[in-house]
Amino acid sequence: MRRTVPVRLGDRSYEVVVGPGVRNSLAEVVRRLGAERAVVVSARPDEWVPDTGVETLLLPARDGEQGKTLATVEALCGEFVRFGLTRSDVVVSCGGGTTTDVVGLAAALYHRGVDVIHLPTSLLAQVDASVGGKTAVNLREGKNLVGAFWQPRAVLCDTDYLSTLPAREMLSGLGEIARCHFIGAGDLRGLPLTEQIAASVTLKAGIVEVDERDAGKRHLLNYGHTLGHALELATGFALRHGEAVAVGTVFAGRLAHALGRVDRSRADEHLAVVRHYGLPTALPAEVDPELLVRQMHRDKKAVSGLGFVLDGPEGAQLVTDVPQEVVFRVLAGMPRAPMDSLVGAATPDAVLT
Ligand SMILES: NC(=O)c1ccc[n+]([C@@H]2O[C@H](COP(=O)([O-])OP(=O)(O)OC[C@H]3O[C@@H](n4cnc5c(N)ncnc54)[C@H](O)[C@@H]3O)[C@@H](O)[C@H]2O)c1
Ligand SMILES: [Zn+2]
Repeated sequence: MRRTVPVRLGDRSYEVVVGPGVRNSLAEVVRRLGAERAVVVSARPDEWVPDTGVETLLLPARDGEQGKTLATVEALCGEFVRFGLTRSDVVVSCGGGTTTDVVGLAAALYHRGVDVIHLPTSLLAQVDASVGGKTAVNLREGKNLVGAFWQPRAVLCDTDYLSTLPAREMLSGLGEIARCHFIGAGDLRGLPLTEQIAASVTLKAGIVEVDERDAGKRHLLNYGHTLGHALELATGFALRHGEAVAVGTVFAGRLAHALGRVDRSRADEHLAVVRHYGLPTALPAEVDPELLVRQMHRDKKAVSGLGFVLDGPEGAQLVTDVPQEVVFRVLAGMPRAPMDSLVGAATPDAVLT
């Protein structure tokens, strides 16, 4: 089964192809672009890298936040020069979201922009990081502080890559899929994984098409993320991003109910969806709510007061100025569990098909 999702951005439109073995379309995509050479930056073993059909430099890479730096961008661009890569050639990334982000930024900057094709290999990169054209690297001062908008020319989400993905990384990607339930994707539970990925990408594509530069509607993608980001920081990243977003999604349902935006059953649906995916639903017992609220005040959605994307009568919306007392009350009402029992215990109902 293969699904093709268009991202419609005028002359920068492209397709995201999802399914087993789709990486083998790479040569065809490169041919259509008219590139004569390619640099493939890959964090996966060489045998996972498909043929490009043109003269190719294969550069090994490692996933991880440590390598998402301007130094890596500079090193990559140096390799591009020495290989003789021109603006009419192509760069290919093959790896997790950290690799698609850093390679995407190198492609955006090299010769003021060279075509890039992403082959995302983690579930999170397939449903989120590789689609939509945001690229970035980290500074010592914080994550994703330097970047560019640079749309890929194609994204090939080969689900065969996921066969080697560690279970926690799988869960992390499922966390991003779970939150799609509440921002317009509908109920994806029970669908084959390819369909769930394609539906999540379709949702993101639709949002990016109307708000490519993150000036409004793209906020919706941050569903569950205000608390999610705070939890990642408060646990020293012991929770993977999507796991933290999952707890943030349960919280968002409860907060929306506390603010009278949704009824009890809709709040409970948040718990049911997150639980279905085998994701954590409780706050880590070790985490201090005061610290979480402090972190959330730093979140960029907080203009004044606390900002959350919340469900409501007209669907999900950014809600600013949520009173701190309500946030504390809802946090206090959240179930709590020791960190160790939160992660790695449950098995998703939704595992690979
Ligand atoms: N640009 C965007 O719009 C956007 C959106 C969401 C996230 N991101 C970024 O994406 C990054 C997170 O992505 P991620 O979760 O993929 O992180 P990651 O790249 O660190 O990969 C997670 C882990 O999975 C491993 N891995 C990946 N694919 C594998 C495979 N097929 N087999 C075995 N192991 C594999 C990696 O080596 C790594 O250990 C963050 O840096 C985040 O900022 C960007
Ligand atoms: Zn996310």
